[in-house]
Amino acid sequence: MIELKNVTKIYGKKKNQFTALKNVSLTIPTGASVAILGKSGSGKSTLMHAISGLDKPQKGQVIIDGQDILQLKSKRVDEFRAKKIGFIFQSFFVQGNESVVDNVSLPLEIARVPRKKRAHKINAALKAVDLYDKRKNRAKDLSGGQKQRLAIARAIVGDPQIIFADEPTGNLDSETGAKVEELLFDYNKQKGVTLIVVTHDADLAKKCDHQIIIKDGRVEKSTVPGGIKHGR
Ligand SMILES: Nc1ncnc2c1ncn2[C@@H]1O[C@H](COP(=O)(O)OP(=O)(O)OP(=O)(O)O)[C@@H](O)[C@H]1O
Repeated sequence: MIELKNVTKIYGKKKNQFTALKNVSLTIPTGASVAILGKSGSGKSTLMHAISGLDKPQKGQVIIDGQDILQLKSKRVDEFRAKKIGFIFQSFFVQGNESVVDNVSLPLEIARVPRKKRAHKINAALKAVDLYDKRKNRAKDLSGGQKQRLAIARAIVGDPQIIFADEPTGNLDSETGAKVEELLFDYNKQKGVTLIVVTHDADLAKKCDHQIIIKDGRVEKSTVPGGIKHGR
């Protein structure tokens, strides 16, 4: 389970301060698929960064499997992220000049998986997204949909417990988008991996078990039973 308790994130200093998350408390059940919705600037990315330990809120708790990750030293947070979380972020995108295999290998190197164990995991991830035939290609020579599938392979290669996907179908045509969605939901259901999707796409959001709507740095609505606990 992922639990946020009274999380407040402030950007900037003094006069330029901006509170992007205001006392946010929410719950995400293990193995659920959850859509995070909200207008541009509402705080969705800030929330994802807080949950994944990419950024440190000034206040509150981010409890994952019973551990408050805000209490961990930054090296431990990096390890935790490398082992437990897979990212499909536009900004985290592939190294174009490197091969498909090398791109998928990267998270395993960060998680210090021994070289001998990597090949098997990489091949399995590439087969899962149907990119095994392209494994020697340079990443930049793939089509848009193939790049997105490569991003999924990279996100799942380390057997994460949680997958974050930021607009995973944003730049894809509807047919390719549908395939990418299917891959993500299959993985969520088959492996019991928690899937957290940030999206503006109402249809994609509806396919998730739960929806959490963020407005002006607060949780406006959550369909997780008992999912909003109003902090004082
Ligand atoms: N490094 C920063 N310094 C100052 N303000 C920031 C910083 N990062 C984000 N913000 C502000 O925090 C608010 C929330 O930003 P965030 O990126 O979380 O929104 P979002 O909901 O993900 O938006 P979008 O859908 O456009 O990606 C915005 O008003 C933004 O301007």
